[in-house]
Amino acid sequence: MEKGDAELNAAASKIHCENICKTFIQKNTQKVHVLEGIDLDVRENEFLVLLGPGQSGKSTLLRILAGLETPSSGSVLLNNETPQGPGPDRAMVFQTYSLFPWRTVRGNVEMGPKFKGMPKKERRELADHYIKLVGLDGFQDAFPHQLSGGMKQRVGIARAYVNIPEVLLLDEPFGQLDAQTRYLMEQEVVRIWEQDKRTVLFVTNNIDEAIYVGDRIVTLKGKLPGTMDAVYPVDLPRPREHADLKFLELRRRITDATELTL
Ligand SMILES: Nc1ncnc2c1ncn2[C@@H]1O[C@H](COP(=O)(O)OP(=O)(O)OP(=O)(O)O)[C@@H](O)[C@H]1O
Repeated sequence: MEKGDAELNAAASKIHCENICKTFIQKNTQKVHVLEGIDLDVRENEFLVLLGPGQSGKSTLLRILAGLETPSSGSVLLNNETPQGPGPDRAMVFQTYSLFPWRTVRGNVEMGPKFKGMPKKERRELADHYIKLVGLDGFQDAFPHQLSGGMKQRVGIARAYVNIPEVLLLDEPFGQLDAQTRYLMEQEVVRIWEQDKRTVLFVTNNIDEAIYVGDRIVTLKGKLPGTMDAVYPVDLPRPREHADLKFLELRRRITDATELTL
């Protein structure tokens, strides 16, 4: 394994995962062993990519970090403490957008602050700030069915940001987009993060996407149970160029070391 992060330890990490294993029980009897021995440290405001093939447990790991699942064994620390279930300190963005179709863009984005009891004027200002940050100024009153896939995912990102989470968990957020829009959104997610830095965990099965967005890439091995394979620091200036020689070199190294081809 290529470490590259030996200096990291629990105390210095924003997120620290130690020996996480996860087994689901299906149909009351059948055990599905999904994750095995995951050790992971994420630095504050780092953009970390979890890269792996389908069925390597990536989403399950993200859901454990979100507090939506509990590990069967092992531990997760956030700021050196064990988080108790989901919390506003972590926000998730899903591949399937998960917007409320009967609410406008603004209505979707201001849901979180509304639940927290934030007064209307304040939450509207906050929502509009993040709608603008994600490039949707002017679309505040549009409904999800009036938006393209990329625009819907911009709403998803604004909706996550508006709760001012410390950690953003993005689960294959661009998996449903066409290649052109996906490329544009990769640029956008980096631009947004550079303007308002958070600790990001970004799940993908796409090597180019991983290299384009990540500060570091952690590869997971499938098939189940998913295990950690290697860590690749991405030492390339931003904005990155897909045709850059170093980009291509890293791409080749990851392609050679994994079963991923794209
Ligand atoms: N709640 C659950 N109950 C039972 N089994 C589950 C549950 N969640 C996940 N699994 C099992 O874990 C497997 C791996 O799921 P996961 O979505 O974490 O992998 P993944 O690497 O994100 O895959 P993909 O890229 O295909 O989405 C699933 O195929 C399923 O068998």
